[in-house]
Order: sequence, then C-alpha cells, then structure tokens
Amino acid sequence: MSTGAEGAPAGAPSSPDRPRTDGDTVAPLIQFQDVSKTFGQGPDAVSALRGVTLDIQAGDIFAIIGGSGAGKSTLVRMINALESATAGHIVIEGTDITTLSERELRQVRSRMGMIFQQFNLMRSRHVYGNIAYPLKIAKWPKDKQKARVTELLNFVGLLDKAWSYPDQLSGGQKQRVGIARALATNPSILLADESTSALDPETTEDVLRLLQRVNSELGVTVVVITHEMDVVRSIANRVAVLDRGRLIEVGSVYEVFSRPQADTTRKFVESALRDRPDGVDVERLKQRHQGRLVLVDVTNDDRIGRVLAHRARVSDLEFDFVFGGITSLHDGSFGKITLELVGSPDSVDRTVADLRAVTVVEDVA
Ligand SMILES: Nc1ncnc2c1ncn2[C@@H]1O[C@H](COP(=O)(O)OP(=O)(O)OP(=O)(O)O)[C@@H](O)[C@H]1O
Repeated sequence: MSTGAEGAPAGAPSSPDRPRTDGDTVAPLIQFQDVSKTFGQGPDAVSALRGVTLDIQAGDIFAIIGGSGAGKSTLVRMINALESATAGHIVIEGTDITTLSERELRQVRSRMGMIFQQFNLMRSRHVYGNIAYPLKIAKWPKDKQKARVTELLNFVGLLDKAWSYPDQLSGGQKQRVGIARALATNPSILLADESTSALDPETTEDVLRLLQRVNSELGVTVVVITHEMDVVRSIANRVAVLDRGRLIEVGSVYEVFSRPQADTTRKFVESALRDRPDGVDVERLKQRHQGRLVLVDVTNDDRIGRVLAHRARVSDLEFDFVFGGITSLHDGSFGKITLELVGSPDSVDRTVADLRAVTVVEDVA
C-alpha cells in the first residue's frame, strides 16, 4: 500500500489556494508523452497503454474514464511510478520521472497522495493512527503530527471519530479517513482510484464534495479514475477517455459531454444522461404521441425555444416536450430533448428545417 507519504518534508500544514488553470498556457503539472506499457512478453504480452499523450494542469480535477481493462489504473499507477513505462516519457512538475532512481522517485511520490476503492486502511490502528502513519514514516515530530492530524480530522469532519477503528466506520467515513491520510504530508497531487465505486449514491455525493474542497480549498490537483460518467459530470473540469489502452478523447467535460466524437464516449455519455429514448421508450412514445417525434441536441448557444415559439406563432404548429433532459456543468448546459411536432406536413417540415439550422435534429424511429 502506498499513501504517497514516504520521505515527505515537514512544513506548514496548509497548502495555499491555487486557482483553476483552464485555458492557461503554463507548463502542465503532469505530462504523458507517447507513453506505452506492455505487461509480459511474447505471446502472453498485454498492451495496457498504447502511445498515450496527455497533459494535466495544476488545479485540475481530471477524470480518466474507460471500460474494464481500458488501462485506467495502469495510467494512474504510472503517475506515482508504481508502474514504469515501457516507452515514452512521464514528466511531473518538470521532472522526467522515467529516468529517475528509486531514491529520487520516493521524493516525487512524497508530492502525491492516493485513495482507493477499498479504502486500504489499517484495521489494527484507530483513525488517528491511520492518518498519523505517513507523518510517522516521514519522521514528523510528535507535536506537529498531532496538530496536523487534528487539522485533517477537522477538515474531513471526523474529529469525533479519532479513536474509532475502521471496522466501526461507515464506507463514507472510511473514505474520509483515506482522504485525510492521503493529504497528511501536503501533497500537490491526489490520485483517486475508483474512490466512490464501493459507496451508495448519497455517500458518493459527500465524498465527491469533499474531493472538490480538497481541490478548491487546498489547491490540490485531483486525478480521478472512474467508470461512472456521473462522477465525471459531478466534479471534473477535464476528462480523458481510454479505450483498450488508447486515449480516444480528451477535453473539458463540457466539450466531451456535449460533442462526444468517439462511439465509446457517446455510450458513456448516454449512459450517464439517459436523455436518448431506447427501443422500449420509443415504442411507448409512439403509442402515446401521434405527431412527428424528433430528437434535438440542446446546448448553450442554440435557440430551440425561440424557433419553436416563432413557428407556433406564424403557423398551425403545436409542440410538446415528451422525453429527455438537460444537464448543467460549471461551463455550460446541454442534453437531448425529444419533441412531438403536430401540424400540417408543411409547417412540421418547416419547423424541422429551422431547428436544423440551429442544432442537430434526428427523427425518432
Ligand atoms: N500487473 C499486470 N500484469 C499483467 N497484466 C496486467 C497487469 N496490470 C494490468 N494488466 C492488464 O492491463 C490491462 C489494463 O489494466 P488496468 O487495470 O489498467 O485497466 P482498468 O481500466 O483500470 O480496468 P478496471 O476498470 O477493470 O480496473 C488489462 O488487460 C489488465 O489485465
């Protein structure tokens, strides 16, 4: 188990606020340059990553999403050098870590914390002992350890659980301890490997809000691996999509969600938004609605409402919203809405043509 704590320097407990760097041109905090990773050799060789090039900026909450076996864990384990690259370069805070000795790597790891799906707490130590452990390894003086652990318990809202053991805690509380432990030595990067996959939706929400505070209040760059698009939507500002070891898409969450380019990404997005009617929905809609059914993309800059209002005013068109939804991210809103259009064939056709001038329109078949 790594808490990323070895060799951490003693210092002021709190990190300064660091602004988000969306659109900045400063050097990335983490860079993958044409990185490949192959496990094993010969006929048994497995290509876990294939030529991945990726930048993560300081201040990002960066999500890495992909199906089972896509290479997400391998990629994240390469950030803290738990796995080495077969080819390519990984540059962290300006240092190419692919050329470092194990001793130098320990120094790099001391700038990172990691949390896990199964929490990885030590069952024989109480909460205080778990959080203090990385400080003990880093040889912090006892009084500083105490001050830091108290500060972290306060930050994660578990002051009253200091002397409880992991088995006495809920899943959400265990993950809070995991987060406190990962932050103990003031890392600049927090790696979260499926950190909410074992939690129920309400607890997931709490942990995600806490990760957001880690980012915004402590200035820690957070890299989140997940197979849940909801997690991406909820906290990330940027997202990378992996498919069988390849990076198939990367961008702001708004870009990737509202205009997914690859099929795999489209499926992830649709699974999270559930705004496109499936076969059963379409049958039901057709039974209930006799008009023409069209699916329209809704984004920030279209004028769907205005088009519909105008056509209703100047013709016999009537319309209804019969399926779908719009979701909101910090940099925009988008989604898909199924409309029923009723009127003479000419006014329905005109309406579809006008909608096509402002957005993507599909007939629901
Ligand atoms: N130590 C290893 N030895 C051999 N193969 C490995 C090893 N670690 C990972 N792999 C293989 O590399 C590929 C990518 O695995 P990885 O765990 O990175 O994927 P993942 O996207 O995190 O998947 P999951 O969501 O299922 O955890 C898989 O085919 C996996 O079996």
